[in-house]
Amino acid sequence: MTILDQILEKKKEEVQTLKQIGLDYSLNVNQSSASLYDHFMNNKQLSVIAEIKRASPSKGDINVGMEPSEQAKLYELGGASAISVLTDTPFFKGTMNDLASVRQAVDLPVLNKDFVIDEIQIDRARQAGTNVVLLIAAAMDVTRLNELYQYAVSQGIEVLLEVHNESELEAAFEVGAQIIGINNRDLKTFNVDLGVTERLAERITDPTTVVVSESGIKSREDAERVTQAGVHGILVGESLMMSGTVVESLQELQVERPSFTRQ
Ligand SMILES: O=P(O)(O)OC[C@@H](O)[C@@H](O)c1c[nH]c2ccccc12
Repeated sequence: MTILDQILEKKKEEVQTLKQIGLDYSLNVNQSSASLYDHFMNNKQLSVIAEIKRASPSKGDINVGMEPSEQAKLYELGGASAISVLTDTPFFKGTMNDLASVRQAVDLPVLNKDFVIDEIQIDRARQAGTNVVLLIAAAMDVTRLNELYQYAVSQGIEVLLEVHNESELEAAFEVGAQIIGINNRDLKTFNVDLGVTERLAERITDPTTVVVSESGIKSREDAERVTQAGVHGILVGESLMMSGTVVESLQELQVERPSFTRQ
């Protein structure tokens, strides 16, 4: 069993429990109305989604004790365009409370980073103040992907649709994803290769699609490399969580984009 399979197995149990508990997630919350899509499309610089990531299955503990609201304020100060919060507990040591406290601390769009396989997770995320959810093409077939995508949009939530290879990218096209994340990390092997962004970004020719390069970006050189591939933004976790100078590290990543729109 790959690590992704193990995570998804656990996620099914979590969803069962959520349904059994039967909380009402229909209440409206104070959400930021900022659109990630609009901001990324119009930003002259590379947009950075800075991630709150306490631990991961590939790295173990990264920064378990940090205070998410404090980290989020540093991210905002450093010019982050959005904040991603990992809320999976068994494998990443995050919680939905982490997301709620980030929501309270900053005005930026908040992305819920989790393994979404059911509508109830979108309802719960929305109530905690999420603006954007992650949907992972590798986690389900295209029919289910489309259902969850449409459901999120119907709830006023934007979707970052994550792909790692050509067939997953085809699925993203089929769904009509407006924001595509190219994960440089293979969730089955943990292998990281920025070449994945170069290979797949080339195939995204629609100038109205926002493209984000995810994982393994640690330096200004890395940011420049994926910017050359034509992406609008990057998603960075580990290197910011481990940095002693978060604001400066974040500023370094915001390189100029070669042209304002993707060619
Ligand atoms: O810590 P990194 O290498 O900067 O990566 C951040 C982010 O891309 C990564 O956490 C991630 C990308 N896709 C995911 C899916 C699930 C969990 C985590 C992820």
